[in-house]
Amino acid sequence: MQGGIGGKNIILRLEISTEHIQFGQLITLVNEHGGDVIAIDVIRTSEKATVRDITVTIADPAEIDRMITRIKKAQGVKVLSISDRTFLLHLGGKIEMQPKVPIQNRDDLSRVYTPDVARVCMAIHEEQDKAFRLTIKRNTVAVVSDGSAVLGLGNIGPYAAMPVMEGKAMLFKQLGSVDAFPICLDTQDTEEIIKAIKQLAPAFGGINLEDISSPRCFEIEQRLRDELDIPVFHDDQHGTAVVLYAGLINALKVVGKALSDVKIVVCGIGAAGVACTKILLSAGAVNIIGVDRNGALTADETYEHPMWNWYAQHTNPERLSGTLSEVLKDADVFIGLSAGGILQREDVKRMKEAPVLFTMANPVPEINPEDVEDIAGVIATGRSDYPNQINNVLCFPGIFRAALDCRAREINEEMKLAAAEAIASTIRPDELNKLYIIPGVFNEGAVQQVRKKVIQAAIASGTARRVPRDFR
Ligand SMILES: NC(=O)C1=CN([C@@H]2O[C@H](COP(=O)(O)OP(=O)(O)OC[C@H]3O[C@@H](n4cnc5c(N)ncnc54)[C@H](O)[C@@H]3O)[C@@H](O)[C@H]2O)C=CC1
Ligand SMILES: CC(=O)C(=O)O
Ligand SMILES: [Mg+2]
Repeated sequence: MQGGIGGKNIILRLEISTEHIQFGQLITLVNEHGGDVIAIDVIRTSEKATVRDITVTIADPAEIDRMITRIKKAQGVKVLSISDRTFLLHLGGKIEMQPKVPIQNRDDLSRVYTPDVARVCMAIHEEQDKAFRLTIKRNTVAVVSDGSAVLGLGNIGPYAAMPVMEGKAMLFKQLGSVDAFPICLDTQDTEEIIKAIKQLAPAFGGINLEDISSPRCFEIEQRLRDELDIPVFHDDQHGTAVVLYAGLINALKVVGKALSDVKIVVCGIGAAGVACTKILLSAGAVNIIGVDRNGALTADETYEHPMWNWYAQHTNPERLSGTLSEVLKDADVFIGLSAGGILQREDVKRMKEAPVLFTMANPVPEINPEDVEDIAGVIATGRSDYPNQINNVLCFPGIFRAALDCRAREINEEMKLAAAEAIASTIRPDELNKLYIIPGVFNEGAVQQVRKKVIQAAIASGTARRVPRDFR
């Protein structure tokens, strides 16, 4: 994957010789490639040439390179720079640190810093729990990645992972008022990652693990959960699982089926596939069959991957074997967390009537929704350009808001189920339909509802160390 021009909006800085070409000719050229000029800024002008920034929006990104090639060849035009709006938005990073109070005089200085700060330090030294009251720990989460499984891009390393982690930090703040720090570690060694996160933990009230590949993600998360007293949550596992379950609650209502009765095929038994299966089992699903590259996982086989042995023993009650296509026969639900384009229309036709298809591979879903919309009961994808987007951003701001507010020791199963039910319940029965099973990302009610239900679950399950004022 190249870091070149990939967006739909680009800004071209052009030096245009007034003698050789008219501006209208350039606009025509842009239009010929399906582009529209949406802004023109004059940067400088002289008798012979004008330098302008031309913002172009283009429907088919594949046309961008062809258009630029023609502009470069046009007589009297020099392309000085090409940028896209996405890259411009990333210049210098997307977040910054802001003090809460200004330091205006010596008195302020001595209170925020030495000598007075020493009294605060000693108060925490005497009672460590005071770190939650007297430092940023109370409202701060570390978003930690090793860059090993970034979105669907694979192992692109810690530097390239940073834009995603910065984006997550923005979403934490905007949607959940949680201060989040992006941290990308320059190691992919399990023990080193665990050690580094434990060493960072004093500053944070929670750890959001992000884009760490399976199977290492399972051990890293479990060890940190055991060894730290703050919530540790692998978002790609549990955030995805919470939102998937929320979507499935509503999808099954649309098709009039019960979770305990349906046959569910999960394709892609990695980080997300395992976590989605676990939440569905906790919620009462009985007949789940996992499929990976070599077909269905069954207790009749032994696997190298310890998680797959666990998986095979806790799913597939009829011990089905065979390919995805074979085990899909008479299935009610398909959950894809694998790779783009691997599901065929013929496979969907073998499923029961009104099949529910959650084709969540990013950026290309397991099947193109247009190919099966006439035969599917409900379709959801991971993308924002189709209805029913299943994305963990619907979960992590609210679930961490809740965990911080009640100072939860962990984010447990009860809290995850409560989050899923809260997300599902933000869609009223009269709103629910096959194209609207899950709230949109900017639905403010969803975050508040998640916070409320997750705090209740944390208190009821005994993991809350504080009852927030609005719950007293
Ligand atoms: N919509 C969302 O919010 C999310 C979507 N995803 C998507 O789910 C997919 C998996 O993500 P992770 O679980 O993090 O990755 P992972 O690498 O841990 O797991 C992927 C699994 O899919 C299997 N797989 C690959 N090709 C397959 C095929 N042709 N047939 C059957 N199995 C196949 C792999 O062997 C692996 O076990 C990615 O495309 C990712 O973008 C992941 C997390 C959240
Ligand atoms: C959504 C997300 O966290 C991912 O694709 O990795
Ligand atoms: Mg992720």
